[in-house]
Amino acid sequence: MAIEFTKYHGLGNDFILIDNRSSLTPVLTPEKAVQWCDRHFGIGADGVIFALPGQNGTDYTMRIFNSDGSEPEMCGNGIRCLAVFLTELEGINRTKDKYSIHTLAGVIVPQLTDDGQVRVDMGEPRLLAEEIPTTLASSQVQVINHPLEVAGKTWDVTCVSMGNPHCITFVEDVAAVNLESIGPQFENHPVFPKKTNTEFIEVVNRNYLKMRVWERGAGITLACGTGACASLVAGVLNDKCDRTAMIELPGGLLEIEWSEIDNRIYMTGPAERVFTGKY
Ligand SMILES: N[C@@H](CCC[C@H](N)C(=O)O)C(=O)O
Repeated sequence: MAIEFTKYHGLGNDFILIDNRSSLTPVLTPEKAVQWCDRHFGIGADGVIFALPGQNGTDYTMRIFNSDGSEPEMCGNGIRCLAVFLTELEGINRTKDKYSIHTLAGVIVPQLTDDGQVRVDMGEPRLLAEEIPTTLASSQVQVINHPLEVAGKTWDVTCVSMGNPHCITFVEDVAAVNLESIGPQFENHPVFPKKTNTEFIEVVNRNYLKMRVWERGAGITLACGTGACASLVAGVLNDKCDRTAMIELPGGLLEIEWSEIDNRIYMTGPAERVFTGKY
């Protein structure tokens, strides 16, 4: 049976979106998602996102499979794409431009803005070692600027969970990082029992960071929304940046704010439809 899909991207982090509003079970298995994401033998994407019915009073549920078939808790660029997808699905009967979305990381709230971007309330960052999770420190302790041996080198890392795990390290020159070789060694390091996403950050100034990412389950991507949020938090915790900053990714710019008022992270960025099809 052919399944309809729409391809979206958020700063080049690209996803296949599926209208799954009639059931809480995704219409694709993780194995099928791997085939669909294959850039040579499939449609090609960093992941597949399902728009499912809401749960516990939310408007919708988001589930996502990474391109390797694993299921992450959250996806920042993906939830912006989902918000635009839902708006297009609801069409002229649309009554909302703000959605409450049930995810494995809790309830996330994206809102379409007047200039065509999406602003997302990403919730509060989680900082305790057991919340990441990592064994780098004892469970109730934060991991800030902590040494970690990877690929024969000691990196100073800060760990932040945005519902999904992130390991952030600050470098002099982000372009010089050999992501392809170092990324998988962070991802699969035994101190991260659920593996990790890894962000390499160059500080340009207190309101502008450059980032490259190796994503758990997807490898090198052009952008990572949760990673940009986690990196801003790591920058604040290490006194390298202010609580609002632009994050430059290979695919473009995200604005991230860590609110002093409610401790929540707000991410603003674009989401673009690329094409629709049946597969
Ligand atoms: N690209 C995403 C993150 C997707 C999930 C990630 N690969 C994981 O396994 O945690 C984003 O924009 O946040």
